[in-house]
Amino acid sequence: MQKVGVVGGGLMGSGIAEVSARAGLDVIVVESSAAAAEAAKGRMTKSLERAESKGKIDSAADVLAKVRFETDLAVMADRELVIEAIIEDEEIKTQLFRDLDKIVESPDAILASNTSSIPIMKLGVVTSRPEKVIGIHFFNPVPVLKLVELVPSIVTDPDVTEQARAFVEGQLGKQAIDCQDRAGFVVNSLLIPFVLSAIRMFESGFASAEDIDRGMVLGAAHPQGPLALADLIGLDTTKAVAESLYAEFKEPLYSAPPLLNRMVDAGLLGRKTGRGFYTYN
Ligand SMILES: CCCCCCCC(=O)CC(=O)SCCNC(=O)CCNC(=O)[C@H](O)C(C)(C)COP(=O)(O)OP(=O)(O)OC[C@H]1O[C@@H](n2cnc3c(N)ncnc32)[C@H](O)[C@@H]1OP(=O)(O)O
Ligand SMILES: NC(=O)C1=CN([C@@H]2O[C@H](COP(=O)(O)OP(=O)(O)OC[C@H]3O[C@@H](n4cnc5c(N)ncnc54)[C@H](O)[C@@H]3O)[C@@H](O)[C@H]2O)C=CC1
Repeated sequence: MQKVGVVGGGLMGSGIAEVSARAGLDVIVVESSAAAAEAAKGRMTKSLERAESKGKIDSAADVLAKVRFETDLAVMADRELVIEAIIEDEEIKTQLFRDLDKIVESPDAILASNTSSIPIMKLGVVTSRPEKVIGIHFFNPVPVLKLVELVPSIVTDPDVTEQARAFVEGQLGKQAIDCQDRAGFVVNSLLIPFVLSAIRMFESGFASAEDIDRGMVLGAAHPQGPLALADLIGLDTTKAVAESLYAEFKEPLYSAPPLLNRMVDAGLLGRKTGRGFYTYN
């Protein structure tokens, strides 16, 4: 894989583009507006400068030079692999897959999604090439976390899964696990009930946010507590993922608590808006 496209340059898309460029690949990021493209470039620049200051890369500028930031999806025409990383909304993602199917020229190209929870078959079925569609699910922060979940749908060509594995393990240096195509895959199926339980605990007044998080950091050796983690991920994304899992399994543990819904209504989305369970500068 040499020519990679990333659609959506938010928290995850900018990270996926960064690790791809750090692996020496030619990367194009497509965002929905010029301002969003500029923000994506800013996020990647900040992250690369941090990596440079820690001696993890020689030159942030050299890596950045491998990435183009665009707003017209038509630039994806020559890509060998396109990874979709737009918001977690089934309707918006399916429209994007319809568009990518028309734009990406090579019949051998892979159309991948970084979705946290939407079944891959729902994205593949709107294209004329569902055998080329696969979930390649990265973890946040992408430059730090090693895991990638590979999620072929029931009609994905096994060769596509192996090409995706070679990309994430051979080229990006990540470690893959194989998941079946069920909402939430492996990690989020386990993480969502945990984080939602922490929100319910806080909502009921049982313990403070700080004590819930300190409990899991000091008592269970988690790198951060569940409420700080929800703030890192984004409460809008947390809610959307919970809703996909609930829609698939009708399991009460996956149902979004009212406090999470109200915080999303209020625009308290966590780190990205400056306030969630905690306040950020
Ligand atoms: C809520 C449930 C719903 C889920 C729904 C959607 C989610 C998904 O689909 C899938 C997911 O991603 S699930 C979330 C997975 N992520 C986690 O669990 C993160 C857990 N937290 C951490 O690893 C550390 O607190 C963390 C790395 C964040 C920060 O670590 P520290 O507190 O130790 O802080 P630092 O000392 O500043 O950082 C440690 C090293 O990491 C580097 N770093 C941190 N943030 C970074 C970032 N954003 N980009 C690049 N590098 C970063 C930092 O430079 C440092 O590196 P070293 O100095 O070399 O160790
Ligand atoms: N936040 C997290 O921790 C993780 C999120 N994910 C998944 O990655 C995807 C993206 O999530 P985030 O990066 O957190 O969201 P985000 O909200 O930070 O970024 C989404 C980006 O997509 C852009 N966008 C929306 N529609 C677009 C379109 N039609 N064309 C081009 N760009 C468009 C937005 O402008 C925004 O910059 C979601 O599917 C999410 O479930 C996966 C792993 C972890």
